[in-house]
Amino acid sequence: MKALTYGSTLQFSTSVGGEIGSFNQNCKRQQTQQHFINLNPLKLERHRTLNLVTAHVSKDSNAHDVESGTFCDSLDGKWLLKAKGREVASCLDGQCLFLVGMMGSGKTTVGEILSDALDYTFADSDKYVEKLMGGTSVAQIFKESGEAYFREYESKALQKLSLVPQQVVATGGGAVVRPLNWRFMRQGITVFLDVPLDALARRIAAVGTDSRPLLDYDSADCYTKAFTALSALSKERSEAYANADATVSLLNLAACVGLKDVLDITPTTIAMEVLVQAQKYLNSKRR
Ligand SMILES: Nc1ncnc2c1ncn2[C@@H]1O[C@H](COP(=O)(O)OP(=O)(O)O)[C@@H](O)[C@H]1O
Ligand SMILES: O=C(O)C1=C[C@@H](OP(=O)(O)O)[C@@H](O)[C@H](O)C1
Repeated sequence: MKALTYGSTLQFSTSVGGEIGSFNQNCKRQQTQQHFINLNPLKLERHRTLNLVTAHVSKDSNAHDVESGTFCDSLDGKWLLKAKGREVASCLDGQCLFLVGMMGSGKTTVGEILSDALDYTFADSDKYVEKLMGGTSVAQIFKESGEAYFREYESKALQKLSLVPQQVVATGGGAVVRPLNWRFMRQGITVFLDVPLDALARRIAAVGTDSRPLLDYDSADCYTKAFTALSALSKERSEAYANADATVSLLNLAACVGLKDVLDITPTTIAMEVLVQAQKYLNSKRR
């Protein structure tokens, strides 16, 4: 049997029903290559005791799943995310959580999971713009009216969305460049999903560029074109992304869970890290 020792770095501390449990993930692989998930028995609501002492991982097949963070997608992992969500929601006190980051960084995918964990509603600012425009797609707005026109509507959307409490908002990748948008996003807290360009280009090449007009190419080599365009945009925007209250670096997270490829990190693991970083920020503000 293999076991994974969790000791520090990713700290999922949960406070449920007045009891404190902690889930500590030690990213340092043991020399012995022994893996062991060691979770304190957690007292749950309704006096149910969840004994998360060990997750049995078979020697060959499942060890990779645990290391890759698939653990977070297990039943226990989902429970921990929900518990962490409740804890962070109480610190947020109704404030919205705005996800910022480049196209394809996972704002929508991770945002939906976060809204469930926090018991918040989910809003996608691109979808809101499309609604304001009577159902015209973002790609169509760019084509017919140009980027500047889209940016006006994006600001209107963020303004409206910032007025509604308890929302996770996936912003468009370019929302950070307008100082006005920060005024709206500062009504809540902002988390930057920092994903390496190569990974973004691979994701976008996999799904195509139809819905992303700034990257829309006919070329067969979608990866190279996307990578080039994303590099230029990222240079222009890196300072603006750095304004976010908290950052989730997928490179750091991959190193932490022992993965070579950031694309192997599951959205649930990323969502957990968003909550951890958001809570760190909220705690630092309190001091
Ligand atoms: N952690 C992840 N693992 C696997 N696929 C992902 C992950 N995050 C996002 N994706 C995929 O990448 C693409 C872009 O993600 P999306 O959430 O739409 O990004 P954004 O909203 O930032 O543009 C989608 O096809 C999505 O399914
Ligand atoms: O980076 C950008 O400038 C854009 C990102 C898109 O949103 P996603 O980040 O959700 O793809 C969308 O708002 C529009 O195509 C412009």
